[in-house]
Amino acid sequence: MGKAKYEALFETKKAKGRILYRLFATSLLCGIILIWSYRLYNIPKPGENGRLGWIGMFGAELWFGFYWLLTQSLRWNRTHRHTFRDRLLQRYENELPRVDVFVCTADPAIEPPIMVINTVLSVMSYNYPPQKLSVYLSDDAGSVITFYALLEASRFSKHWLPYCKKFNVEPRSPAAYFTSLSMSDQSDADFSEIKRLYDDMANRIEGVCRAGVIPDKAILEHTGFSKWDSYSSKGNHASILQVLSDSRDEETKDVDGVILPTLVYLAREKRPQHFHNFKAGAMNALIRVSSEISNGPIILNVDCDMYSNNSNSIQDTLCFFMDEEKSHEIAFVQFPQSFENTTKNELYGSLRVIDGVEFHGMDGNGGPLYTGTGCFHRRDTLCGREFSKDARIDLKSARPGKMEENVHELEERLEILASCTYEENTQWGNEIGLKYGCPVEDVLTGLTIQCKGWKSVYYKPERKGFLGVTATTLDQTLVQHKRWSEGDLMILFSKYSPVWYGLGKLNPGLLLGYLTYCLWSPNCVATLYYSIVPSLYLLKGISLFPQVSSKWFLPFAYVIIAELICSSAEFLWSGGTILGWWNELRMWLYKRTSSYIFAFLDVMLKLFGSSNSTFIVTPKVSDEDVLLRYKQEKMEFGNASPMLTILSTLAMLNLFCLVGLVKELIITREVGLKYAFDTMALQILLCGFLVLINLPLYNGLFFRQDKGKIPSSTVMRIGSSEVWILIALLVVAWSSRGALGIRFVIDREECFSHKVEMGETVHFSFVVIKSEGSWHYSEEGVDLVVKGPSGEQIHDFRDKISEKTEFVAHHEGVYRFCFTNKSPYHETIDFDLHAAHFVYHDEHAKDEHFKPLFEHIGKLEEALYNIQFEQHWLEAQTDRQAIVNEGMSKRAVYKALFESSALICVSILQVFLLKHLFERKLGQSRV
Ligand SMILES: O=c1ccn([C@@H]2O[C@H](COP(=O)(O)OP(=O)(O)O[C@H]3O[C@H](CO)[C@@H](O)[C@H](O)[C@H]3O)[C@@H](O)[C@H]2O)c(=O)[nH]1
Ligand SMILES: [Mn+2]
Repeated sequence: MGKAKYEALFETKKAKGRILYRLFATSLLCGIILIWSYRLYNIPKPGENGRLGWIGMFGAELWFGFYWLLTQSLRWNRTHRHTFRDRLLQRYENELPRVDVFVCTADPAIEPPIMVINTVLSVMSYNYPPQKLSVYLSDDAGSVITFYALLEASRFSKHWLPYCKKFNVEPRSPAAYFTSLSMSDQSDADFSEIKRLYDDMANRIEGVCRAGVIPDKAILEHTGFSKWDSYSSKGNHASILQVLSDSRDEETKDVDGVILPTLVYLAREKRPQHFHNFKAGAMNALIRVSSEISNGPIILNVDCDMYSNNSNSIQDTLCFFMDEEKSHEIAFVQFPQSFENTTKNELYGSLRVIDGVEFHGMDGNGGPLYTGTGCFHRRDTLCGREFSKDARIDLKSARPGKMEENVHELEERLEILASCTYEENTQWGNEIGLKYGCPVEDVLTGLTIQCKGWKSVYYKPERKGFLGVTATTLDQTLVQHKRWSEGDLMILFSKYSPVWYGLGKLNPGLLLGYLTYCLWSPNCVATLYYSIVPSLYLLKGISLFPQVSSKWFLPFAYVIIAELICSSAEFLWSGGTILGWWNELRMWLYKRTSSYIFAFLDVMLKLFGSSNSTFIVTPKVSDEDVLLRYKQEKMEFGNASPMLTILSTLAMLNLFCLVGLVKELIITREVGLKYAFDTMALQILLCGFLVLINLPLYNGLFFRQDKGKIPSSTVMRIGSSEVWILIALLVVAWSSRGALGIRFVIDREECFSHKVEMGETVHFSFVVIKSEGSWHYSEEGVDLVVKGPSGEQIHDFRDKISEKTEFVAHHEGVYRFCFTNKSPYHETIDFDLHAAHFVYHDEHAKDEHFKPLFEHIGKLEEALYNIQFEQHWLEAQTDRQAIVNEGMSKRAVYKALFESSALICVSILQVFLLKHLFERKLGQSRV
């Protein structure tokens, strides 16, 4: 064998179509550069409309372009791996290394023990010599019920493992196996027997979970339960170590007389005064304890919900670790994170593109991240070993021999390794083991391993290696992504930042790849900007994109269409559906405008020394009705949360803007339809896209009645106070184009007509801004006569420089406003008129609860219009003052300034008063 032609244990192939992709990416880059140039060369001059907005757009597009460039590092160099198991077995069948499997669990309430032991059983039954396999369960809750379940599992394994071997079962998680079968598969006697054993066990475990106590009979059968005598709570208990079966023992055999793998339960010590470092702390305790029991040179780490779906994964992995020529540089082999409970169109997004595209790209540059589960490590590299050319894996590392001590003595001795104080004054969590201080301990640990010169491997076999449980509500997904994006950004600012620590140590492409993930959360700024500002400018009628007829339109159109096609192709290519891609887009937006904002802010706060990150464990169970809605792909908004408030507010803002635009286009016909599309097509599309993608959210806000809708407290929060005032104020203030009033020059006489409905309140005002020839200044005013539809006189003002008043129209019809100028000069007059009757119809809301809300919003809108009217009048006055004061004393200028600030104060005060008024009223009307 040795002298014969060397046959590699694995091969690495470059992905197909790379040249084509690179050409495409280059063309996209040209488009992006053109967009940047367009922005740069067309910045509005100071004083021109939309200058600030434009500069912001430029900033956002610079960011998006830069970020897009980073993501190219994940696509440029994709590779795929393939293993040759038969060669491995041929050469090494009798020299296979020991493998230790670490399973982590943290909370029996949201990670049910029955799920945990299914994972444990699946990894115990790998297609691998059992005397070389050890399984360790770390229980961060120290739950006696989880221990009980594990005990049951160790008994069941005596039947399950031979059954798996005999029938070559796949997958080897019993629960998953049973549900994967159809009725016709379930006939033979062996099957009925194993199924009965499993069901009995499951019933016992579920019974104990429900009751919350262990039956006396079980306690009598196993001395291990006595270790819970001193247990006081999840966060306060001594180390509990139990070796349930030890493959060194001749007695631990299955029903066919074959040795069973080693099975160990560990609950490390927890004390309130000692920080436990979440999963990283648990893993490090396992590394130490296992080193004294089995000391396998290979460690597989899985989360408790990730069962093994492929019994050959260990053999596959060993192909990477045992190849004679290429293995010496490989530190870990990462499998993709796939999920068992996904629905067809993945409402809450997926890791599809990361798994199907990006990690292959990382692999081409030196290897993927360590993502915490489904990952095989070399024990020595996980413990901090530096890279050296001859660092081949030591397959013959000695297994700690069976000492003279009995199992109780062994447990007692090793429990010290899992105590709170063991790590004090050591390099654990720093130079040794998984790194502490980061919510994504996995990514950080993988990064530092790669910085030491090691490579990693991404292996995505045909049959998935592991299947886990993904979040089933919007809230859970957002919380999880907050943790991930926060952790990734923390890495960027940490001592181990890919930028300053990784520079020179990592392959540049890999460094950029890490940056892509580290910079997830800062994306929130540009995305927020893009989902607010263009919509607001749309209402204001200011275009922020090139006209359709302009040549600059082309790069925009190209980049948008090409990106959409590319992202959908990648998604479909990775096995998704078109609707799934649309859902992914929505989640892309939601993550960036909620999880990432909070993550970003938290990291910023942390940089300045406050705030602490926690690890919120993702629940793996849900109520029946939640599960049903999940399967129907109905968005589950769940509990009220600040993230949900932000998402709803943004959705409402865009709806407001779109409705405002439609109103203007169709009802008031102020701007022509064609003109609007010519000048603002992209802005309209963007706003329309945002509304379209938010449809499930509007549905949850207004129409849905089930428990998964947006909770009424969030609706109220959005409806009642700050947020609405903010939206309304923004929208009204923005949509005003100062065009409410008219400025005209009057020679002798000038009349205006306005059609008014009965009962409407007509506000009007005028200011004589200036007389012809600025050197001339007269105190002479103008006359204004207001007449009703039948000629009756309503107001008669004589010699006024300015006036502001209102009346209620008692008749429907045309009202006339006639100005007369008696002075010999032309005068410029600012005239403002505004008639309104605010009624809020039921059509706005089907729900009775919303009626009062909309009435208040109506009143608020009216009030805001009045403020605006007032503002206009004051502005006109200020203009007049400014002109009057030209060349006169500066005092008057100050007065104008003073007036302006007074105006602002008055506006704020009004808003404040209104808000309080409504809050009280809403308080009364709330049901
Ligand atoms: O104090 C803790 C907290 C969590 N866990 C375990 O860590 C795993 C991951 O927790 P989960 O809530 O499922 O987080 P996910 O976001 O799904 O996990 C991904 O992201 C984590 C980092 O944020 C990694 O640790 C995980 O391995 C990776 O699968 C679970 O098995 C938990 O039981 C502990 O053991 N102790
Ligand atoms: Mn998980």
